[in-house]
Amino acid sequence: MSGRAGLAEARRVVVKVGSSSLTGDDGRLDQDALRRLVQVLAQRRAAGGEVLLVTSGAIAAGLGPLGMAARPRDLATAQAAASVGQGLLVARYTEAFAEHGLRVGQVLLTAEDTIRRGHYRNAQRALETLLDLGVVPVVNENDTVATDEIRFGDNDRLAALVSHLVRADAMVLLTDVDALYDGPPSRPGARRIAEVHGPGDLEGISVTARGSAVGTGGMVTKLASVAIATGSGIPVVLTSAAQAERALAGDEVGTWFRATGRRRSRRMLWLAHAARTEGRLVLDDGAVAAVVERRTSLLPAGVTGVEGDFEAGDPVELVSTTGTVVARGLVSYGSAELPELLGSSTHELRDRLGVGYDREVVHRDDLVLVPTRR
Ligand SMILES: Nc1ncnc2c1ncn2[C@@H]1O[C@H](COP(=O)(O)OP(=O)(O)O)[C@@H](O)[C@H]1O
Ligand SMILES: N[C@@H](CCC(=O)OP(=O)(O)O)C(=O)O
Repeated sequence: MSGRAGLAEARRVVVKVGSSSLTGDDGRLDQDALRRLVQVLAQRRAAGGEVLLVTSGAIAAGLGPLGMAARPRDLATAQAAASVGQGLLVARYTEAFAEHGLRVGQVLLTAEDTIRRGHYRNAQRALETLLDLGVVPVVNENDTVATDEIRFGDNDRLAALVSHLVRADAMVLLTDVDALYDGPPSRPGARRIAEVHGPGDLEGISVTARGSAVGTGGMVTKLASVAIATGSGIPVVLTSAAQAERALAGDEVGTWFRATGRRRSRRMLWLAHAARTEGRLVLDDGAVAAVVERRTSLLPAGVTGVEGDFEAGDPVELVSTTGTVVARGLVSYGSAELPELLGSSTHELRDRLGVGYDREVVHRDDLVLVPTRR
């Protein structure tokens, strides 16, 4: 899709709505807000478009029935609230979509379900089948089984992974602010950013991870989500739920993020955004330059330190001596055998340890760069 006007005709759109857009001042689910959103999505369906909804709000929906005044801070109680609230949330969507003659199908996913081999095909098939049957998939993170390590906690990045999984033509992120601003919108003089052409346009923009009282991750997780989607060829509109209709029509509302990359392989996407890496390799400055600027493989000579406990094939972070993460990669050696290889050239290693020890620590095909925001 070249420009935002194309959104009006986009065949398949993933719409993500945050807790902040679905709750009232008391932090509880706002049924009218939910129905207004459903009306917009139903219109889209009536016009022939496919819609997948990624919705937060399970925790918020669980607060009332459990007599809780605010979002719980500890994971177990938040999971319990989500468990109680998810059923209610989907019941509300079922009712609201039924008013427009539409059915919904609940899909609970962890991030890993969308990218890990053996999992993602199931998720893909289930979502495609729902769409074929004319059902609106209503997706949320599977809060009760998502453990701390693999859990996103916000739905922003999950929405981007779902967009990739179903090859969406565009993603719409709906929140409680009408756009990305050049600083926190509460700051006087903060200006709306209408369009972002690539990561360079985000330099100097100040975003906070503090969300609203009910949301998680603030603008930080939204920009991470935008990076996943745009970097794999999917443009994004970020705006408020109140502007959903205009956003879907391709009007000049919110912030339009152009697609910057082409569709990536699932493996590379997993590597770039895997919720968990098993360790870290510390690179000297020469190795950072080789990997980042010349896009070469990482050789043992450029590694100065090994942290963590990992096996050959595991995802690890590549960090500079100052601790900045510059890339992620699948490592070819386990953490037990790496230390004795460090600092040596591949020739020396072959002479000393034999053929097979002259390979890269991380092959360039198994590397993804992590953009560093300066
Ligand atoms: N530069 C920025 N531009 C816009 N909003 C920002 C920015 N920095 C932080 N925010 C905050 O991000 C919040 C949205 O995040 P969050 O509460 O997690 O939403 P949701 O529940 O929709 O996922 C907004 O309320 C806003 O205050
Ligand atoms: N899965 C959780 C999402 C938590 C959350 O706050 O997400 P978001 O509002 O998108 O930042 C829920 O449904 O409550």
